[in-house]
Amino acid sequence: MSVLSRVEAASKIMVALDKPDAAAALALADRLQGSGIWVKVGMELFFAAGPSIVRELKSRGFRIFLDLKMHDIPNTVRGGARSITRLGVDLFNVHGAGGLAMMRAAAEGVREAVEAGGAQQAPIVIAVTQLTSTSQFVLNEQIGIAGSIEQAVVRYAGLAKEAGLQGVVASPLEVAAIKAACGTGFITVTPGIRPKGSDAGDQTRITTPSEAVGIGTDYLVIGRPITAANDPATALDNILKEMTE
Ligand SMILES: O=C(O)c1cc(=O)[nH]c(=O)n1[C@@H]1O[C@H](COP(=O)(O)O)[C@@H](O)[C@H]1O
Repeated sequence: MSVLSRVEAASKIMVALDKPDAAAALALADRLQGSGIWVKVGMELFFAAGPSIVRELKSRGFRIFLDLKMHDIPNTVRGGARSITRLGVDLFNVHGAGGLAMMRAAAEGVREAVEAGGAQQAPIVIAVTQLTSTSQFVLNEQIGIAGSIEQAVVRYAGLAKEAGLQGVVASPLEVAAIKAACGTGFITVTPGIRPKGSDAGDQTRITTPSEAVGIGTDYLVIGRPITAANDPATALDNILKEMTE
């Protein structure tokens, strides 16, 4: 495997701006600006700051993953996808657990918004498989799905592909199986990234940044190891160094 350049490594990182308001998120983003990373806007920030946070981050040059994990009946998700597409994000997710019709509706919503002329670009749409906080025990004994985590993830990935979505969210530990089942071009976006020595917190299926790169994931979603650090820019820098070694 060829060694990544710093620019290539940065373009694979999506920093989760899990902050309570726009001011806190923008202060953090400003410390990371110019590095070439993506940012992820999730529920905490979007529910507090609303669509304007997307425009603020876009105007600062960031590519944006809007993580609202839509999971509803197909008609509702189609409408949600239309609205998200008009916001101008680069990538968003829906929940794979909504099934084939729901995921197809998300893809249709994107097409409808683009065809109606209300959007500059079609965002990439991906499906959440099994959350990276979910363990084998939780899958089998609480949720009640039999089989391995990997089997459950690959099943969602296959459905997402069939629905016309471009990729999935999963842990780096399942990337090889996803690529084997859905092709190398099928995008893997992987949270559950923990540099050596950092706290796993609520994540159960984790790897280090360099392990994730070695496995061949496309994007590394990283929150607290950067955002909760005393110096987020240095924390990002250390991760980039690890990824390019
Ligand atoms: O869709 C996601 O982004 C997501 C899916 C998943 O399975 N696990 C997961 O952690 N995430 C998100 O990825 C980020 C991980 O953050 P940290 O655990 O702080 O690195 C959070 O914003 C989560 O909402």
